[in-house]
Amino acid sequence: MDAVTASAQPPVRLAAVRKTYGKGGGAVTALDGVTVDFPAGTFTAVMGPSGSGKSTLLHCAAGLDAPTSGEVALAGTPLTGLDETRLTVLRRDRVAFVFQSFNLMPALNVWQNVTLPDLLAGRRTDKRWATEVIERVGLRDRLRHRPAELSGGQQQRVAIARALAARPAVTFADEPTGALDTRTAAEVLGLMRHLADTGQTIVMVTHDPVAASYADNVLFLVDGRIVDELARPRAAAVAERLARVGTTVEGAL
Ligand SMILES: Nc1ncnc2c1ncn2[C@@H]1O[C@H](COP(=O)(O)OP(=O)(O)OP(=O)(O)O)[C@@H](O)[C@H]1O
Repeated sequence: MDAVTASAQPPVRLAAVRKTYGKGGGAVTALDGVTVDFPAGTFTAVMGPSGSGKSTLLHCAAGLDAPTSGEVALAGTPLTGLDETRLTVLRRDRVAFVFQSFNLMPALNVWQNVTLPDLLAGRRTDKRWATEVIERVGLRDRLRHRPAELSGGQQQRVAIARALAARPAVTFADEPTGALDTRTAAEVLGLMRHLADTGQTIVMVTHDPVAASYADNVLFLVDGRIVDELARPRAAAVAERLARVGTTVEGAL
C-alpha cells in the first residue's frame, strides 16, 4: 500500500471484532462484535463495568492480542496474517501502550526507561521533548532513580512519559491516572489532550468521569459490546450515562 492510501486510513480500525477466552461451556466472550474507528487527532475514553471487555479491546486494537474473529487494522494494514516480526515493527513504529502494570525495566533509571523505545527503534531521542514530558509528569528530580526507588504513582508516571515521549501515532492507555493524585492526573490528562490536538490518536480506558471529560468521545462497553457513545463529554453527563448503561460510578470503581 502506498503512503497516500495508508494516510487516508484511520490509525486504528476494528471491524466485527470478537474475542473469546477458553472453549466449550467455560468460554468467556470478552468482545462481542466491536466495530469502531479511532481517527487521527482524536482522544477517546472507553468506559464500562468491570469485566465488560475494556482491556481486551485495547489489547486487540494494539495488536497485543489476536481477535478470535473480525479484523483489526493499524494505518490501513490488517494485522491478521502479519508475521510476528512485521507485527512487532508496526507496533514499535506506530503504537505506545501504558499498561496497568507499568512494564518498566527494573535495571534502568527514569531517563533510560523513558528513552528506551527510541533506542529500540534506532531513533534519535528528542531530548528537549523527553525532558518536557518528564517535567510535566512531575519527575524532573527523579531522573536517576530506578523503578524500585519510586512510588506506585511515580512508576505510573514514568510509564506515561515513556509512551508520550516517543510521539507515537497512537497511544493506548489502560487506567493511566488511576494511581495518581488529582493534580498530577490533571497534568497527564492535559498532556494527552494536547497530543491529540497536535494529531496523535489517544485511546484511554478509565473508570473516572472527570478523566473521560478530557476526551473527544466516550465509548460505553457492556458485555463486550459498544452500547452507547457520548461526544464532547462533560463529567456529569458521563456519570449519568454510565449509570444508565447498567452500572453506577461507585460500582465501576
Ligand atoms: N486471559 C484471559 N483468560 C480468560 N478470561 C479472560 C482473560 N482476560 C480477560 N478475560 C475475561 O474477559 C472479560 C473481559 O475482561 P477485561 O479485562 O477486558 O475487562 P475490563 O472491562 O477491562 O475489566 P476491569 O475494568 O475489571 O479491568 C472478563 O470476563 C474477564 O474475566
